[in-house]
Amino acid sequence: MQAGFSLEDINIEGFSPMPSPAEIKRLAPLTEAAAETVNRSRTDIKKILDNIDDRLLVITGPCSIHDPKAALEYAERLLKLSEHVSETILPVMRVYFEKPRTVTGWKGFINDPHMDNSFQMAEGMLRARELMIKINEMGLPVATEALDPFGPQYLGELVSWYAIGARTTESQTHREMASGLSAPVGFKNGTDGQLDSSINAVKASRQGHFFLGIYEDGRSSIVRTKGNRYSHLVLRGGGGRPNFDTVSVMLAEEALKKAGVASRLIIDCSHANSMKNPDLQPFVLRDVITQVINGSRAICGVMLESNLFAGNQKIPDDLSQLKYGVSVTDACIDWEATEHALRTTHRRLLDKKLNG
Ligand SMILES: O=C[C@H](O)[C@H](O)COP(=O)(O)O
Ligand SMILES: C=C(OP(=O)(O)O)C(=O)O
Repeated sequence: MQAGFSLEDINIEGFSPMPSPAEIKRLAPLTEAAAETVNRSRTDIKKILDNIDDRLLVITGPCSIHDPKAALEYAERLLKLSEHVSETILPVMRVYFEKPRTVTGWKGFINDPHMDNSFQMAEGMLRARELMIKINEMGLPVATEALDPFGPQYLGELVSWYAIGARTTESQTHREMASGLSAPVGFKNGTDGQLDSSINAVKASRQGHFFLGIYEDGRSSIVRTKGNRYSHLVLRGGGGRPNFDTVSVMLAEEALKKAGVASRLIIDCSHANSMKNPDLQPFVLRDVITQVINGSRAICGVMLESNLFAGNQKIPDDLSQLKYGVSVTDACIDWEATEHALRTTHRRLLDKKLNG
């Protein structure tokens, strides 16, 4: 029927084609060296979650990636450090390309790689993939937040650990997506600090689901998942208070047990656990490691927001004014503070291992 008015796409400005996952993968194919890192690291992370490997999983890196050059410099430093701490720590780099915003703001490198509202997403996805390949080729595993449900079809084979963020942990779409991810996935507790939504998310994502998604060739498809046995909880604080302390961790452990998904958990030292003050992250880390040394069986990993240089900056109109190696989203600790915190953590864990 031809009506004189339209009932659809009323609020749509336009559509532009996006290369399919297969097309992007052809332009940036997985290499053997990168695949080996992902395969090895996923196995290691699963062993840590299963409590077979007693190392601490440390997910550290910038709040968001906006400059691949700075990201590679960070990766080189982390890799070098990892050689010194590998007996007690498994370092995984935060390579976050998608940012969930509280209201609005830059949504990350895939969405707008030039940070100028030109939204060159095909380029963003390709360059994101190229960067993840390079970091994996160096031998360093990567962690990222799965925000757009199409993302894993493009990048999934390069990721060793996934987060579902505090703002999406309650979303059915994200729980379904997590149930099909090929890597372990940590659900952050909600921004209100409550655990219910994230524990429900862990439960839901361990089941198989049927939902709509895209296939390799970009066609929409019905996706059937098996469930992700390695979904777990990440405590990040919220509702105006941290939740990394011993009592909060014990309560979380108890709640997981009650929900029938007893598993180990990760503590995010940033976000509401440090009340967004990056200088507090090393103190959070120190307290968390004390819990591990004192016998906490629940904690198996930590997360840090860290960059080459401390703090953060607003994205300037004149991009030539951007400061190198400084976050354009949440404020981070600098490399020196990161290295000091991780070397100290290593010494403490090693001392416990050797001397009991
Ligand atoms: O980790 C990143 C931020 O905390 C998250 O993306 C929310 O950011 P916003 O509150 O600045 O939008
Ligand atoms: C957005 C993030 O965290 P959260 O979901 O905990 O706010 C993040 O780690 O980048």
